[in-house]
Amino acid sequence: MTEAAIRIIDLAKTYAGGKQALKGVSFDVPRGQIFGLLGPNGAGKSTLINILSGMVNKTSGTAEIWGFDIDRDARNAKGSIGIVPQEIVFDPFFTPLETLENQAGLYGVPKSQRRSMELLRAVHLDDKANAYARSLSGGMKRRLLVAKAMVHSPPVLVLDEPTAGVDVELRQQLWAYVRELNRGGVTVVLTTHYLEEAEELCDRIAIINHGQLIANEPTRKLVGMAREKVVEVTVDRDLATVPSSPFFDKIELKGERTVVITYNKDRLNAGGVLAALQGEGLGIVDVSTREADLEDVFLNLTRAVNG
Ligand SMILES: Nc1ncnc2c1ncn2[C@@H]1O[C@H](COP(=O)(O)OP(=O)(O)OP(=O)(O)O)[C@@H](O)[C@H]1O
Repeated sequence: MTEAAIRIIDLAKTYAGGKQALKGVSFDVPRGQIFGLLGPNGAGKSTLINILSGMVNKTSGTAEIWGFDIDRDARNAKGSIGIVPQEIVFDPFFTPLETLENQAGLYGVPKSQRRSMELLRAVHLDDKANAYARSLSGGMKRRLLVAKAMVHSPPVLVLDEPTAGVDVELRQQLWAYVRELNRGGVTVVLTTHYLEEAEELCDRIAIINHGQLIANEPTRKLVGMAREKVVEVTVDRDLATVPSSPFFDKIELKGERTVVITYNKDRLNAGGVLAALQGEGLGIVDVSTREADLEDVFLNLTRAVNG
């Protein structure tokens, strides 16, 4: 048995139409962590999650959940994971309590070991236990989905874009519950395309882009990569050579009078950049700045990967 909660080796998926959604992805989700799987829309996150849940067949590669191979030991693999899907799906005519009881039945959880009311309390839905699911608000439905994913007490919980369309207050409640589960020993994987969300919650972040893993780092390290800022400065004369400063991470010429400077905002600010240019005798004509965002981190990483 491996020590990873999830181990993925060379996982690939090509859909029937020829779309290569995953191009050989390998990584471990360490046990006990909150692990973020990040990537822009269409990166392949849902494909990966759906392979783990058994909803999509992989083309090649292997995946293990809690040491159980998803092919050779599908039953145990499935029993080790709870998945909160992106889409809200349940029968609107069942009450939340019935929804959880049905799910527990599907997983073969004996009646004596069921804890439907406890789960409803945990997601603050105990007062709705006997209401029709269709009468719940969007946020309540999402919380019910989390409870539903936990009926068989899996050691791994996966949340696929859990906060899409969820208001701030609910998001905080959801995160509080996720943290509580994690403290209780549950390994959590969440997919999101918000870096801040992953930053707030995750111990470790993997990024996939176009079906490839481009980063897998402790959160602190990855966020450090987003400490870069970019400033574009137009100066008052043609530049024969690129001005330099030991404080710039990078400087590129863009046209004859414009330079694009990348710097780390922990070490420098825009004023410092301008002062350095002025120190070279250049007059400043125009300036624009922008924060580095996940996109820049992607760019930096893909650049690093490409050499
Ligand atoms: N059933 C399918 N048939 C064909 N192509 C698909 C199918 N499902 C997904 N794709 C394609 O595979 C690629 C990866 O999609 P996937 O849904 O895994 O990405 P994602 O990272 O989860 O994006 P999102 O955040 O939008 O859900 C996309 O180009 C998508 O169009």
